[in-house]
Amino acid sequence: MQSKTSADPQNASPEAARTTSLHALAVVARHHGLHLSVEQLQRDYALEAGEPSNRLLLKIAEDNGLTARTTKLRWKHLSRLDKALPVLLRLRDGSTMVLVAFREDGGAPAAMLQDPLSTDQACVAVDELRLSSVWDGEAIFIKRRHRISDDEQPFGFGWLLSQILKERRIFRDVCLSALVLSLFALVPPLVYMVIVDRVLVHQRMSTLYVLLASLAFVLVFDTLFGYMRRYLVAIGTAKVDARISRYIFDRMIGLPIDFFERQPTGVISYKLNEVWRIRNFMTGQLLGTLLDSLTLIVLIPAMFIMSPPLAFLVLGVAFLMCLVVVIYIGPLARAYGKVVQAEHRKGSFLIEVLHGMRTVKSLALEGRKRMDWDARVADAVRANTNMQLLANQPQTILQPLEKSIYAGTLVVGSYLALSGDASVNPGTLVAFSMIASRAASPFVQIAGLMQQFQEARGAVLQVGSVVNHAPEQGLGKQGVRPTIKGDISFSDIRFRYQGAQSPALDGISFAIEPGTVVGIMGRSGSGKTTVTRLLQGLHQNYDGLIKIDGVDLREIDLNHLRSNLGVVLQDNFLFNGTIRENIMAANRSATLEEVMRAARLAGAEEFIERLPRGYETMIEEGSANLSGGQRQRIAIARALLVDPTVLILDEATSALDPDSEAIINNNLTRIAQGRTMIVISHRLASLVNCDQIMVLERGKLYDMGKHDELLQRCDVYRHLWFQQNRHLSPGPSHDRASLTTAASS
Ligand SMILES: Nc1ncnc2c1ncn2[C@@H]1O[C@H](COP(=O)(O)OP(=O)(O)OP(=O)(O)O)[C@@H](O)[C@H]1O
Repeated sequence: MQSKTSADPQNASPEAARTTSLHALAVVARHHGLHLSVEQLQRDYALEAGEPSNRLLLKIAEDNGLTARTTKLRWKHLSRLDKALPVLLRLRDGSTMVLVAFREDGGAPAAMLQDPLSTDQACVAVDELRLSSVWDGEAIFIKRRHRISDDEQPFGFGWLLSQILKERRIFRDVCLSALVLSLFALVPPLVYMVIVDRVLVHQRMSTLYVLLASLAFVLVFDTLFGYMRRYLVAIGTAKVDARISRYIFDRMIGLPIDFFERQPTGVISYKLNEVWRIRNFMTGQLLGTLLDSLTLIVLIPAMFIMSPPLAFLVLGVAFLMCLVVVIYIGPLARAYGKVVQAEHRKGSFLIEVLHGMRTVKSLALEGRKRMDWDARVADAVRANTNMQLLANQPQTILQPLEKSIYAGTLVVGSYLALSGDASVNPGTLVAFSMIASRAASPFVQIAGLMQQFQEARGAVLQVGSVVNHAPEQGLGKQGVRPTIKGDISFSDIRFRYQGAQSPALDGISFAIEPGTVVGIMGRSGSGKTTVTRLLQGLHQNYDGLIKIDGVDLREIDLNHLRSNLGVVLQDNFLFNGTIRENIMAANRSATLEEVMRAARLAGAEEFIERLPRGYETMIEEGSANLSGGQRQRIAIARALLVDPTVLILDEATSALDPDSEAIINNNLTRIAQGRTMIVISHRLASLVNCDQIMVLERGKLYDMGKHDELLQRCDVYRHLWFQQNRHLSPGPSHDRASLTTAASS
C-alpha cells in the first residue's frame, strides 16, 4: 500500500494502512459530488485505529447517499470498467487504493491508482505483475444514489425524466387524452363489424343511421382530443425546454476556468447543442411511442374478448418482434459509438481549422487540411453507413412480421370460422384484423426507436461530459464576505496545473500592503499570471495559505472576492453592444457620469468623444472597429467602473503602440489611488515607480524590492533592465531619478 510519500503499492505504510479506506471513500464520494469529512465519519461511527471492514464501509457509503457493492475482479476486467470508475481496490494488507483509470494507449497496459492520502491527487501507473502482488481482486463499486426527483443528480436520462416529471400534471393529462383516443380507436373496427355482421346481412338501415351518428360523434371528439393532446405536449415541452436551457447554462457557467482552457470553445458548444437531440427524443419519439403503447391497455383486452386464439397469435408475433429488438440493441450501441467518435473527430477538426484559419492561409495549408478533412469524412461516412446497414436488418425482419399480423389473423381467423368456431364471423374477422394492425404499430415504433435511442444516448454522453464536470469550488456556497481593503499575503504557495510536470509556483511567500502598487516581472513561464489567477480564486487546489485582509482566500465567497477585484489582461474580450454597455458590464446600474469618469481615468474619454456616436458606438463582432489601444482603454474603464479595491493589470499595455501605452501609463498614478494594484509587465520601464517589484524565476520568488534596490542586488532584474535600456551603461550605482526619466522618455 502506498503512503503519502510513496506512490508504490508495494511500499505499504502502517500509518496509511490505518485510514486509507475512509479517505478512499471520500475521494470517490467527491468524484460523485458529495463531500465527506473523514474526521466526521470517524467520530460518527466511533472508528478506532485500523481499516473498517467491507461491511462497515458499505454501510457508511449507504448512510451517506451512496450505493456500494463489493465484487471480485481480475486484471482483464479493469479495462472494461469505464463508467464504473473510480473504484476502490482493497489490498491484501487491508488498505485501499482508488483505481481512477486504466491506460492502454501505446505502451503496456497499466492501472492508474491514486493514493487516497496524497494531497496532490497524483496517480501511479501499476502493471499487472505489481498489482497482483498486493491485490487479490477485491473491489468496491460506488455510485451516487439519486431519487428520481433529485435535481442534484448528474445529467442523464434520469435527470431529464425528473424534469419531465416536474410537469407531471400536464403529462398526466396527455396520457389521459391518449387513453381516451385509444378508446375511440376501437370504434371504427367495431362499426365495420356491425355493418358486415348486422347491417349488410340483415339489411337494417336504422342500425346504419345509428352507426353513422356514432362515427360522426367519435370523429368530432377524436379531433378534439387529438388537438388537446398536441396542445398539452407543446406546452409541456416548452416548459421542459426552459428548464433544460437554464440548467445547461448554469452548469456551464459554473465550471472552472481550466475546463475551458483545455477544450476549444467550439467543441464545448457542439457538445452542449446535442442536448436538443435528447430533448427531441424524449418529448418526441419516446413520448409518442409511449402514448401509442397506452392504446395496448384497451386493444389487448378487446382482442381477447373478440377471439382468444387470434389474440394469442398477435401476442406471439409481438413477442418475436420484441426479441428482434433486444437482440439488436447491443450491436447497434457499438456501431453508434463508432459513429459518435468519427463525427466528433470530424467536428473538432472543423472547429480547429476555423479557429486557425489565419494560420492555415498564411502557411498555405489548404491542400493538406483538405486531405485530412477527406480522411475524417471517409471515416464518418463509413461508420454511418455501417450503422445504417445494421439498423436496416431489424427493420427488414420486423416488416414481414408486422404484415404477418394482419394476414395471419385473416388466414387463421378464416380457418377458425370454417372449422366451426362460432365466435369468429366475417365482421369480427375484419374488425379484429384492424385492431391487431393497430396493436402492432407500437412494436414497430419501438424498433425505430432503437436507433434514435442510441443517438440520444450518445448525445447524453456528450452533454454529460461538459455539465457533469465538477463545478468551480466555492462558487455559490455561502463563503464569508469580508470588507476587502487589499492586504494580500501568500505563504509558501505551491501550485501545479493539472497534467503539468513541474509546479507553476514553488513555495512563494510575500505580502502586499493595502494601497500599494506592486510590479511582477520574470521570464516567460515564471509564474506571474499564475499568482494573479490564484488571487482571483480561479484555482483552489494549491498548497499553502493565501490571505486577503487576514481571511483565508478559500473561505471567501468567490462572487464577493471577484467583484472586489478588477482584472485587465493583454487581450480583453468586449461583448457585442455599445461602448457604454461594455463599460457598464459589471455594474448595470452605473450612471452615464460614472461611466464617463471611469473612461476619463482609463484615458479612453478622448477617443470615445471623437467617435460620431460617442458612448453609443456599437462594438462590432471581434471589436474590429477599435484599435488595440482603444480596446484596452475600454477594458480598463470597465474594470475601474466597479471601483475595485485590488486592480490587476496583466501585460495590459504590452501589446500597445507607444502612444496608447503612454496614455495609459500617464494615468496609472491616478488609477492606483485608493487601491492595491498589481502590475505584470515584461517592460521594466512601466514598473520603475512601483512600491515593490517581485522578481519571479521558475515559480520561485527570486527577489522583491524597489527598482533601485533590485538594480543593485538582483542579477536577473539588472540583466533585463540593461537589455531593455542598452543606451544606459551598467555602472556600479544608478541614480533612480535619471533612470526613471530614462524609462519614461
Ligand atoms: N492552463 C495551464 N495549464 C497548464 N499549464 C499552464 C497553464 N497556464 C500556465 N501553465 C504553465 O505554468 C507555468 C507558469 O505560467 P504563467 O502563465 O503563470 O507564466 P507567466 O510568467 O505569466 O508567463 P508569460 O510571461 O509568458 O505570460 C508555465 O510553465 C506554463 O506553461
